[in-house]
Amino acid sequence: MPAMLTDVFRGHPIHLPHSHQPDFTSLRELPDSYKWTPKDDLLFAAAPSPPATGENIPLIDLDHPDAANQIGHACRTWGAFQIANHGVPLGLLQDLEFLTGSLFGLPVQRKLKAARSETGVSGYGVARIASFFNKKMWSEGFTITGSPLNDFRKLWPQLHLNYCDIVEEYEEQMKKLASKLMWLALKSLGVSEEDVEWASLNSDLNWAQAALQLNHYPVCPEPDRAMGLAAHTDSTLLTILYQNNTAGLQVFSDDLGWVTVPPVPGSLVVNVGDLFHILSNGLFKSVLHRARVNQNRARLSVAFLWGPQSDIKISPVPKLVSPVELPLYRSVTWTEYLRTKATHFNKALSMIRNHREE
Ligand SMILES: C=C1C[C@]23C[C@H]1CC[C@H]2[C@@]12CCC[C@@](C)(C(=O)O1)[C@H]2[C@@H]3C(=O)O
Ligand SMILES: O=C(O)CCC(=O)C(=O)O
Ligand SMILES: [Fe+2]
Repeated sequence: MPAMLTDVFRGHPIHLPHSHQPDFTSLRELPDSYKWTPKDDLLFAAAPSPPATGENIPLIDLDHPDAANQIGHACRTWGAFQIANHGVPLGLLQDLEFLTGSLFGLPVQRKLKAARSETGVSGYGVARIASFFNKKMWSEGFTITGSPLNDFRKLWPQLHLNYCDIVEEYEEQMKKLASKLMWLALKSLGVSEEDVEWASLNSDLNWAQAALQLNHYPVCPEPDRAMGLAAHTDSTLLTILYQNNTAGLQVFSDDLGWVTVPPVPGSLVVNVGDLFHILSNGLFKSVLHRARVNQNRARLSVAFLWGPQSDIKISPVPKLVSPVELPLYRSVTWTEYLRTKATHFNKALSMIRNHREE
């Protein structure tokens, strides 16, 4: 049995100086500890100049005959795209949004009954990356990996089984969708199943594992100075994000700066994570993204963070490596990578990079 995601931070506890959430709804002014400046995050104010060119990540119809090439192109340029006709039932997305709203709507005391422990992955708390920043983020999160049963029972003594069913059904759908997307992207590079045997499409998909990250960004008195979720890349192969009908997600483009991804009802946002960047020998871009907040509407999002089981070594596909050069990265398992990220955050990728011998 390979180590599971549940155990990944066992030897890497985080001590968040302020892990207890304030009651956001009672704050009429933004406390100083929530006021971000470019000093707190180098790219905080990186806005496009001139602003608003209208360029954005593509919306790709998965039923389109050219979907594979469109996905490949989006992975190489933006590292993100939205998808329509993804096959996930609308009713399930609505149930998931209802669950998320209901969870964060619980009294703080109840949510804290399912608080994430310092060495754990699952449960209620601030995002793990919070420990790398001096300022607090205007959000609360709930992470699920493995069965949510124990945590959900604490949150909803009566209704937990219904909510478990929604999570299980959603994860089932996401698992299939994620592997389909990965293969569409790889095929656009001429990579076939013999080249990446561990990810064979014919398997039961049990070579993969995942976490669900539920996020809540309450309305904020001073949104321009606050940060919902600070800029980061995901450690995943792929992440599939559901956002409610409220803007806030931004992706970083070297040319344009921060670009807001508009919510498109019924669609899902997909982004390339660090492991897919490694697997593609740097061809696919692990996109820097963040979440901003606003003054009028609470925002909800659910990220499906998807990667391989912990006994699988990820390394650049040999076909994508030039015969006269080293692969761009050494091989790593997801567990090793998550631990590197837990210590070195945005330096993690460069730490596993192969450097050419002079
Ligand atoms: C499987 C994962 C992936 C994690 C760690 C672990 C569980 C929670 C994920 C997130 C979710 C929020 C952003 C992020 C950056 C964070 O702080 O926690 C993610 C992180 C990663 O992608 O590195
Ligand atoms: O809320 C969002 O739009 C982004 C969430 C995210 O990046 C994450 O959970 O990893
Ligand atoms: Fe993310």
